[in-house]
Amino acid sequence: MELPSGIKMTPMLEQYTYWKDKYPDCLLFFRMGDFYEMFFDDAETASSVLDITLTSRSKDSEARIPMAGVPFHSVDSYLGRLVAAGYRVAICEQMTEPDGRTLVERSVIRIVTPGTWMPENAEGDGKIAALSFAGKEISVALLESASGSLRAGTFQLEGGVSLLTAFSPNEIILRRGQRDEFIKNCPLIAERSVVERDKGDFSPQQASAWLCRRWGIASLSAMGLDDRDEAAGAAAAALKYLEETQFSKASHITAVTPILPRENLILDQSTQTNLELIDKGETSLFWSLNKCRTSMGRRLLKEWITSPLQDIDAIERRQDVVGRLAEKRKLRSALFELLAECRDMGKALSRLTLKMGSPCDLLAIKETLKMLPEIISLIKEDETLSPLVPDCDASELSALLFAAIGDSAPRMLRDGGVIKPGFSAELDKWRDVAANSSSRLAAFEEGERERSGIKNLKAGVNKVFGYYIEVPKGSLSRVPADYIRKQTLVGAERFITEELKKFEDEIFRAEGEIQSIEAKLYAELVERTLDASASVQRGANFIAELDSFASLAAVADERGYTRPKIDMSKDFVVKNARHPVVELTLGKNPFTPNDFNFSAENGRRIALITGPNMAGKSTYLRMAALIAIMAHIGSFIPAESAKIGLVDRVFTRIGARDELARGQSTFMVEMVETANILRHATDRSLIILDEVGRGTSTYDGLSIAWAVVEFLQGQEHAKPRVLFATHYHELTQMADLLPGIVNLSMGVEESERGIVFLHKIVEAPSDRSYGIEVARLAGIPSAVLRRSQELLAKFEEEGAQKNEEMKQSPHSQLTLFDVRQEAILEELAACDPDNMTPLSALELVSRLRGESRKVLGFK
Ligand SMILES: Nc1ncnc2c1ncn2[C@@H]1O[C@H](COP(=O)(O)OP(=O)(O)OP(=O)(O)O)[C@@H](O)[C@H]1O
Repeated sequence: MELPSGIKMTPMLEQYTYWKDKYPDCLLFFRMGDFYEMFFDDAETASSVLDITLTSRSKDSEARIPMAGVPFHSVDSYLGRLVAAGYRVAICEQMTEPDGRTLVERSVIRIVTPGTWMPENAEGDGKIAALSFAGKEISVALLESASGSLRAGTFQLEGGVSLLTAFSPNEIILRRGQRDEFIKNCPLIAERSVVERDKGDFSPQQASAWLCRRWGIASLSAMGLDDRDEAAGAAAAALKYLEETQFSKASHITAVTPILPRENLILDQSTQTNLELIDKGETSLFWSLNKCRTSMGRRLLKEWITSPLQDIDAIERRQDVVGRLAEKRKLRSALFELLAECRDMGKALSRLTLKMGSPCDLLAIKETLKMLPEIISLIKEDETLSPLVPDCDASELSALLFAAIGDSAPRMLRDGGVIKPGFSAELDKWRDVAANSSSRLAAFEEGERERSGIKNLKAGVNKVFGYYIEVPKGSLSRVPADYIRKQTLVGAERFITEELKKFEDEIFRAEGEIQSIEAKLYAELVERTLDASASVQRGANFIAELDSFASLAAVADERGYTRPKIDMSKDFVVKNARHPVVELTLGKNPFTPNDFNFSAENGRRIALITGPNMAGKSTYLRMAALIAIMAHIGSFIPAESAKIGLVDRVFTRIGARDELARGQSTFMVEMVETANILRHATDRSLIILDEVGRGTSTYDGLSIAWAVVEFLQGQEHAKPRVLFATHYHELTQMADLLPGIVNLSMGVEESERGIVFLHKIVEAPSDRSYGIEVARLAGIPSAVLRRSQELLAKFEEEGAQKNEEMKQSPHSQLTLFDVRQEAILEELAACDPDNMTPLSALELVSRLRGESRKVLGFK
């Protein structure tokens, strides 16, 4: 960097600019004694983001160098705020002890970034995603440092993006040149911190070779991933980034687990936000299901919620465990007690591996390992729970840490007291020397008083001058001959003797020895812990899993949930379902349960739900989606009974809060979301549509809504289950026109004082919209209400006529024709003749010909 004019280069500034030049995109935290100092622009940035004082350093130069500093012992809270604001920070440490003569050596030892930030006691799990786009595919790697998990896979764009959004990375590693694609396809995470890496870093061949070397395997296929899969490139890019920023080997990440395209139920971006799956605050599904006692459990439960399963066996295995823990109350509460004593062992291990650990992390591992055998013995006799126990014998490490680490180990090694008394005889010896210093000094003082006869003689110690004997001016004549003058004060003189000097050397040496022995033992303990990291990691994962299971079980038991039957049918039959979140927020008022009833027997799979605002339509719709998701997590559900045919995706078109903030029109967002659903829904999808077509003029909206329902009803190979809430009463006629559609409405009771919402679903269309009654409830002046009544009568008359016309129109044929035709045109438009072999071109032409003949009805 260029120094501003007028500023003289000093050796220290030279050192500063050297490191700043190496990390120009980071704020440089330059360690100076007990502070991290920032200079120039960095100081100004830090001062405004952290609200700390901006001072200046201007000893020998007239020019002032802006400067701001933070104390090193509380650096974490400042780092957390900078990282949250999207900054990257390079930590430049002192590598040699200051001796007052030569310049202290300094070096950057790690870079703190949003995706690698893992504070000890706060939120921050170090989540990095690496991705690369290739045509209509996306390869994704998801790295969660705190749990040591690295997963990767290649997907169709939509599925990959949904997975990525669900993971919610703190930092994204992108292939250089793909930023536009990223912004276009991943709007919900587009504002996260992004780092670009060269194409070569994503090359699957090089990446696989690199990963195989580090894990000592011949091919990634040993882990289920193809060496040529672009996902291997993404996995290596993520891991390399972690190591490159932390300047250490991430040896706690021992494998890459492939994410199979059909492994998880897909929750597209808007669904994740619309349904408030894991949002902060007291309205999310996570909030309602979370009774975890550990951070590890909470982390895993969030992962389960955002990536529900697709494999019935796996779902049933989870249900078995939840069921067992739900019925065994005593065991569960004993388990909860033990879990409450566990600390975040996964994160502690990860911090130690990445050299950002502290004695507190060893303490966390020690305390958690201590609980592990008790937890295992609690469940190992139970045949349903015992298969959860992994091979994680860390008893040797546990015993070692138990013997070595004190129960109140400090955050900083240099604060001392990390190692327990009794662990090292040498350390104990020096501690004794240091500890006895005050009693020995007192004894020495007494002896000197007697020897000299000076009653008011004092022996003491001072940080700068060391040990001394202080004699008041009036007694100086009696000072023994062997006293050596050290310092003169106003009313006294200070002396030292040979004996006191020896004592002083011994004490100072003791302090030095204590520090260096503790540092050596600490380093050894860290090494031993890392040697056992595979077991520790397995133990951490086991605790996380058990905690999540116990949480789901507690919720199931306490709130009377039942075990849903998941099968390969396309049913969605739920009796007396309750909304898992609204139920909790209603307080004393009971939630009115409702049924869902789509089955092969009754042939229904599309429900049109009408009824006034506030009647409970949205709650009913969201409840269906949440129950489906819960069922696929392996959780029990708030209902009397349920039979749910496997769901591959949950689509929702509900609110548009986020997008509104980003400046898109409500109607546009509505249409984009609807288009996505129409294009991607399959036979196994569950679709929740809350008001489609509302954001435009009535007849436009009605026509779109009508056509959407027709389309969802009429597709040959995609017959999803659909819940469609609407204000368009005209749509209710569709149940008579097309099979599979049923009209439902929210019950309302009219009384003299107005309407009462019953919140009960009825199998009939709502007779009218009650909009004016709701407006009355809201306090709209009666003159306006009267006028609305008049207008309503008039509009209804005109509307009835138009409906007749609509019924007559030849709908489904035309819709299907249009859609297929469009698909053919789209495929044709997307092909790239310049890069096609003659054979594949011929194949395309022949296929498209076949398709077009089908659409046109040729034989
Ligand atoms: N089944 C139920 N039992 C008890 N209370 C309910 C039930 N369903 C909904 N409610 C209550 O009614 C309120 C309104 O419900 P909801 O938002 O679902 O209505 P809506 O018909 O979708 O309204 P709008 O069309 O204005 O969005 C909820 O906040 C909840 O407090």
